Amino acid sequence: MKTEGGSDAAKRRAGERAAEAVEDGDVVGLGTGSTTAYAIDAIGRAVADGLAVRGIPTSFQSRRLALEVGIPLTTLDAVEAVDLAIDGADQVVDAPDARTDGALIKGGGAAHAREKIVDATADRFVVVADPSKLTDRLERPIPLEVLPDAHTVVADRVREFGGDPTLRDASHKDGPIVTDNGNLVLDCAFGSIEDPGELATRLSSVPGVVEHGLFVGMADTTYVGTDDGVEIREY
Ligand SMILES: O=C[C@H](O)[C@H](O)[C@H](O)COP(=O)(O)O
Repeated sequence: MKTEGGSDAAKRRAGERAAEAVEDGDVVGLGTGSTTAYAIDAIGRAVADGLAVRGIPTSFQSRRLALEVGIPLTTLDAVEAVDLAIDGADQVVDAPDARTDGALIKGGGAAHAREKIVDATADRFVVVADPSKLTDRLERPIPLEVLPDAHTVVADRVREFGGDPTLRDASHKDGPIVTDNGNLVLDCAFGSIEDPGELATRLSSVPGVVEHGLFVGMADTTYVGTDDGVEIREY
């Protein structure tokens, strides 16, 4: 399940603007998805021009892209710190007066478990988005990466919480998608979410949930690519 909408030009502007924040010597978390791919491309061009960085990919796909564009790679256990993480989102709360401002739903590409580890570790977490991702309240289904043996019991718990879980199917394989970590994904509709932090805590408490796609209080900045520029949100 991927987010519909959002022009490629807007995604490109957001991704390229975020890549400009990368400094010589940085360790950079490389998120997953079509918007972050523009940032990875731009970092690759900067590396070709002499920028010294090391990237930590958050998925098979971002690793593959980073290798293609020539970004030297490392791992979390080989570095002392991650300076910056650049990552996309499926929804971003854009409500400056609300305490939920900057809360995210991620995992449309089923990469949110590794993404959350890297994004949470980074000194600075920059989100790249186009205007189609902005919302007053989070309302898309929340992806839950679950251990395969636990998918029915986790689904039962999600229903107890008022959610409607759907096992995510693969598009070019019979049966469910399998994550980079060998797990399954339940997309859990909760309607319009009033308190993402409270729901995040509940979902994290369910045995069998490896990680959920609510990223609350994590983002430092969002670059929103538009048709003619980039808007910046700081949190
Ligand atoms: O699992 C995937 C990630 O969370 C992506 O960052 C998210 O789905 C946004 O991807 P895109 O930039 O392609 O809309």
